[in-house]
Amino acid sequence: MSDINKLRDRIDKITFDILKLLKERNDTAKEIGNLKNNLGIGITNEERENQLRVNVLTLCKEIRLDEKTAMTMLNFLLNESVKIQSESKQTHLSVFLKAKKLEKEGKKIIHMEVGEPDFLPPKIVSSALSEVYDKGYTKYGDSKGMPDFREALAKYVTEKFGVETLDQNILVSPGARFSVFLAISSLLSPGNEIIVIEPAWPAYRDNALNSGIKVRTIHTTLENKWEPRIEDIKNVINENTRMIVLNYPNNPTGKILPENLQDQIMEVAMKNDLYVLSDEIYSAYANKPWKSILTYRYNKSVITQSFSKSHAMTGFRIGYAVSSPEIIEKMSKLQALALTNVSEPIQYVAMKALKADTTDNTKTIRNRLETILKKAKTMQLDFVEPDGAMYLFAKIRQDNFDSVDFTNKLLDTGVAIAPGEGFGNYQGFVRISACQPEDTLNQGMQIIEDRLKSK
Ligand SMILES: O=C(O)C(=O)C[C@]1(C(=O)O)C=C[C@@H](O)C=C1
Repeated sequence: MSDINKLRDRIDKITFDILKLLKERNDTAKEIGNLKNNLGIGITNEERENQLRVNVLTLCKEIRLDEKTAMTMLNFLLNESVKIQSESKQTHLSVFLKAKKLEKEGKKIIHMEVGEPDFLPPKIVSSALSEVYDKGYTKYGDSKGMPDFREALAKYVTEKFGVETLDQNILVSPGARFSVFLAISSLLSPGNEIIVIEPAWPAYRDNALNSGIKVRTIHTTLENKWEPRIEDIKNVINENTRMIVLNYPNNPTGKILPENLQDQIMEVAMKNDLYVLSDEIYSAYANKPWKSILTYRYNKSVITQSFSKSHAMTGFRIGYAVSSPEIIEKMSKLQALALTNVSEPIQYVAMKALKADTTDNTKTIRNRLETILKKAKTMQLDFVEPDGAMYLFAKIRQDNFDSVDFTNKLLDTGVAIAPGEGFGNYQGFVRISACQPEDTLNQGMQIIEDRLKSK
């Protein structure tokens, strides 16, 4: 056999051995995942991952392997494990889907699991819907959004947030969720790292996992008022770090960061040339002074916004991103690839909805949040009062409380709430949404209390 053929045999064997080992590693991760599930332990274990990183770097020195290659490979392996271990994870969405199924079977459910306001979109939406046909909003369009709508949004953003914004800074997307997907998938590459401050809406992590991007989790605690430590953020940054996600007012905690802490985080992000993805869809529900990331005028920031919460237009699937023209260009290329353009009739309707006064929505949600807070104070719950958004994220004062088990049993008694584990390592927590009329919320809270007492 010639030398090249011998070497080719060898390289094939090495490839097969690596794949066999990968299978064995993934199977082991699955077993660990099952145990974690039984023990009520969270999926990602940053300490274990850090220890592994240190050991891998030592090995790199010993065997003289390039450290960057090794770290990219390690991130890939860790992502595989996290994906495998997340397969059966329960989130607010899985509870919502189960609740919908029960409703179809004729059961009555109080929805306190999703952030879906029960009130109607602004009245103007109804007339706008009836106009689209005659006005001819029936064709393909620009993947960045309709020119008129982008202009209207630029004006709206300029007025609302006090930061001059042009149409070239706007990308219209089907919901803020799609803008989050576009930002993560078009700006980052496999092997890059993204910082997510938990508890967090699961989509940031899941989008990163889907694109082969490693999530570095900053765990925050109730005891520390859900404030990330700046040192923790600095410590996870390395040459692979590309983006940090911010979401204030926060889902699920309702937290708004103190201004100086937000300033410090932005300073670290800018110094390290990171993209800042700031999901600001709860800005209409800020009950304390709040500062948009737009005000930093940082050209690597992407702000996502939506009509779902502010205008009660969840089912319309319409939102937008605000960023530099270069980033908008990149995101729109992926959007064009995925869906050509956002439905023009819906864009037209949302453009009209921009004129509506939504202050009543803000007041309604604030009152509802207060209703559940009032009741929560009399129950076995620990929490920091939310500064905004539409949720209460509370710890149940019971040893070894399993939020998944509890939320499943609660659903059987007709109340849907979200388990804490959907938002990170928060098995002892639940998220209760304040989107129903006050009577319904009180009824739901009473059932939760009864259920907790009967445990
Ligand atoms: O040690 C664990 O808890 C594992 O699940 C294994 C593993 C890994 O793949 O090495 C997976 C995910 C954790 O974040 C840390 C490590």
